[in-house]
Amino acid sequence: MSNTDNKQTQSWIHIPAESDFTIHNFPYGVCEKSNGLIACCTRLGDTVINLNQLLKLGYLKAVALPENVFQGTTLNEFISQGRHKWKALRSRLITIFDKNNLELQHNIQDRESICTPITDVKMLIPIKVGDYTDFYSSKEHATNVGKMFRPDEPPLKPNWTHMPIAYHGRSSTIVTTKEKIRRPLGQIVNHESHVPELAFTKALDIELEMGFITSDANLIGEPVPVNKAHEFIFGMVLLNDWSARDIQKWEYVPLGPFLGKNFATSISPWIVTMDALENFKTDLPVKNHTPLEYLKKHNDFTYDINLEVDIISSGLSTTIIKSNYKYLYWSISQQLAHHTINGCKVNAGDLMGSGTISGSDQGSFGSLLELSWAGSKLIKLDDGTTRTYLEDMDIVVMRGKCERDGIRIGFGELSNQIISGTPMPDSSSKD
Ligand SMILES: O=C(O)/C=C/C(=O)CC(=O)CC(=O)O
Ligand SMILES: [Ca+2]
Ligand SMILES: [Mg+2]
Repeated sequence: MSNTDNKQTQSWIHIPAESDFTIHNFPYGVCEKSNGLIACCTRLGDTVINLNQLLKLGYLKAVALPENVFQGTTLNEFISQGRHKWKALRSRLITIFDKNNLELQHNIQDRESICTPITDVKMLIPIKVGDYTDFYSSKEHATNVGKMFRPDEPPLKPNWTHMPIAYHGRSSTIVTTKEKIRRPLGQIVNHESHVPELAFTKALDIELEMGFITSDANLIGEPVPVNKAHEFIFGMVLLNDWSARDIQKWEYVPLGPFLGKNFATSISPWIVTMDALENFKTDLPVKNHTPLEYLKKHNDFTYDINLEVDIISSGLSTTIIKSNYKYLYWSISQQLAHHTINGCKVNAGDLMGSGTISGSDQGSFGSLLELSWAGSKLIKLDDGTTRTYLEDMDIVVMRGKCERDGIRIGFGELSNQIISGTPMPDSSSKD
């Protein structure tokens, strides 16, 4: 057995060889069982572990959590407990599920009430998102979009290298894996008449992103210092910021994205903690110039997370993007410090999107807008068809994985299918 195998199989729970959910991971989620019961949970291999049940049966005494912390249908209450408790629970989970630990391993009755196969549950959205902000932190993406949307101007605006730019998104339309994405209606400028009309988007796009989830970080009026920001970040998810490019292009001037983006945003159901990601820290790209003092973090870092996007069409899957989280210019600490520098309050369960993650080569561009260069190039799929933008029935699958020194963790899948739009509203209806 190789060193790698050893590191991946330290639990008494069976972990399949290629699983994202190794003993180094312990992500958090919320699942629904076939009997309708909803539970906060973690996962090892293909086994879902009910955290409320673990707590109730006395396995988490050493963590000293409030008894109702996992009784709700979201993880917000646990996230509010703060970093100290997150670390304590993680280390307790690693102990309970270690192959040399017999406490739960030998208690068949408790095991049955705590462990459920992943195939017997449906994953739900793991947090109640209070506020959702989406950054714009890939220099390559911002440059590409600038070239296409504003061809007569310098592609990167002068503010971009001085601060992490963002827009405020909409939390009401955040969905998770397996939920369908309906093609939105909106105002779109007709190519021939050059006047706007109400139509279904013909330029339905994805944005490959990751998101981080915060705890209660500050009070109104109190900035979070860049060197402390990391303490308030609970974990990360895969994020797809669905975008209707024809609606966006017409509406975004001068206030930024609105209805072209707030019809749906997907996040993966498992939140991978910052503690699990600790093994995969890496350097940030070199900055164009030194940022202002409030954005200067001592020994700042990012994470090496390999990302992939597939389109499944007629049952055949084609990988269209291979990218990496480490390409982003601004770190999560800089994003949170900038977000709060004016005293803006951040709460437990807030979601911060990274912005579309594009690298420098074509295969790493994080949107179809870039891959098809605004619809001028065809993207070939393995079923023999081509795309510029998404078609109804297409399934988009995002994955994220980290691997280093024989340690591996991953985010699982974020998979959503496109369905046709609802019929147009009937303007002749009187009531
Ligand atoms: O450059 C623009 O006008 C807009 C770019 C975006 O699509 C905004 C956005 O969602 C930010 C991002 O994902 O990087
Ligand atoms: Ca976005
Ligand atoms: Mg969105």
